[in-house]
Amino acid sequence: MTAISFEGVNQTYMTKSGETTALQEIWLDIQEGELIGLVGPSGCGKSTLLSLIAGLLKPTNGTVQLFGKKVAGPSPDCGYMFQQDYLLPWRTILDNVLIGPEITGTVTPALRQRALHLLDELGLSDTASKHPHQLSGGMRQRVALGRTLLTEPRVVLLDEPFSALDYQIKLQLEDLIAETLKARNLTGVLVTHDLGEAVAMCDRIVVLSNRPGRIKRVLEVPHSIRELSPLEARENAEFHNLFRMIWGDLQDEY
Ligand SMILES: Nc1ncnc2c1ncn2[C@@H]1O[C@H](COP(=O)(O)OP(=O)(O)OP(=O)(O)O)[C@@H](O)[C@H]1O
Repeated sequence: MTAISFEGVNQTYMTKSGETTALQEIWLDIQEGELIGLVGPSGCGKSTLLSLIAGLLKPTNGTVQLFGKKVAGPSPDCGYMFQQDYLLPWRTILDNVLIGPEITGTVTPALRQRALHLLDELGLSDTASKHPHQLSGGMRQRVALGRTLLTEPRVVLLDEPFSALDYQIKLQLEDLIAETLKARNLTGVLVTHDLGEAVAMCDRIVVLSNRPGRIKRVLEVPHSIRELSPLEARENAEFHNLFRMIWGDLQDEY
């Protein structure tokens, strides 16, 4: 099933100082259960694409569909993870995971149970009553993942969620997130400046041109890479070929 589709999408921002066309003629179908990497030069519209999927922006032209329905605003089908974890320092880890349903007024005992189960699954079972400052950056991002998954989105939008982490932690978290999305058959869209991360984690990679962002190339990541852990993938010859191909595409854009 097609999870996300872009049909002839253009996005132009109107500001006091003039117009900026961020995206032009985007046509793209993303299948349910796929993890897609979006790479491209700074300012080419990667975050804009995520905002269009999340319904935070309405396209200037064209349509964005989520599971066959036109996106008309924010939807519970979409979860977001950012570079910053946005955990609230005065709340416990469990209460941070429960923040979404608490805002909408629906924290049930079953949801609390599910939050505890998620913390367990993410290797955080002994952190429920702790506070964010007591956790490392990687642990905090795992809490953010738990908070995102609690509301059972079908699509998870990942806006550079690893860029503030140490290299080793980053690789572990890449693995955990890719595995977690696959195990639940969730659709993921990852924005990253780290080409290695995109190749190691994703099923397909969309390379965008310089602004206004157009799709320059869509690359399929071979199964042989996807079956490896992010660390093993980085030692694989096909990984390096793909990396070089994307690198070459992007060099033309700078
Ligand atoms: N709300 C806005 N109003 C006006 N212009 C905007 C707005 N949001 C983004 N832009 C412009 O649109 C273009 C695309 O921005 P976007 O943040 O989507 O790019 P990006 O590829 O995610 O960039 P980066 O890799 O640097 O994070 C940029 O030129 C940016 O300045």
